[in-house]
Amino acid sequence: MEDDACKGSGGEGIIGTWLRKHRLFYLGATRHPFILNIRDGAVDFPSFKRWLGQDYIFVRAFVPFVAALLLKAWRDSDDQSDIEVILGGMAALNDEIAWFKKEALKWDIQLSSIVPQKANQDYCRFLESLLHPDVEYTVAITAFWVIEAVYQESFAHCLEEGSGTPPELRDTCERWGNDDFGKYCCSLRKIADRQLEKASDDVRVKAEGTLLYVLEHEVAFWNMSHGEA
Ligand SMILES: Cc1ncc(CN)c(N)n1
Repeated sequence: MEDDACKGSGGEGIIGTWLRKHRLFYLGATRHPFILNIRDGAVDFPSFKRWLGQDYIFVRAFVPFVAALLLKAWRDSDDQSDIEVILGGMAALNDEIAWFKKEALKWDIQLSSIVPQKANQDYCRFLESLLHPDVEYTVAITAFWVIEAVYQESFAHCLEEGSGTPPELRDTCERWGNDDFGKYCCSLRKIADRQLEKASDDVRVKAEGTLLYVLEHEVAFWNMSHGEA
């Protein structure tokens, strides 16, 4: 991509090639109307609250995925530092859960009464399918990177100069759009690229397919905000 945030952290890599090849899909997830509306100050607050409640459920389901990824890294990675990067991601999820609880109070949302919508259930089921020990570390780390990167790129867009993000939503945008989260996403991408370089063609094809599935699920997830389940 022209404005590749991870440039300088080592070549275009396989992921860079895929991002160019699937640019429109990637933009569909990172420049979704929900995000553009936040950035333009045009978001309606019921949509935002719908997204917030559904994302809390998603993040809870994301924890076992990351736990399984840790096991895969421990089993299959030849670089010990992968574990530390993924553990950092787990710690960020712990903070995220606490943050959702705080935000729910602020927006008067009863988290215990949120019913997961179909797109959320489908996405969580997809995550669950990646827990299986037969799913390769390379495929799972590629999924992890893109799941995190979509939020990072989306919310960072709402913080760029000239954006009209409402002050009440800046905290949300900063949660995922901040520079440290950006650096963490670049570390994940580097790991995924390293794994992909040495993977068989078969595993690479699976990882590319997984990346596209994640993008589809992310778009469906944003769509829930305007009531399309
Ligand atoms: C749907 C979704 N995708 C990604 C993230 C970032 N952890 C999230 N909270 N929710």
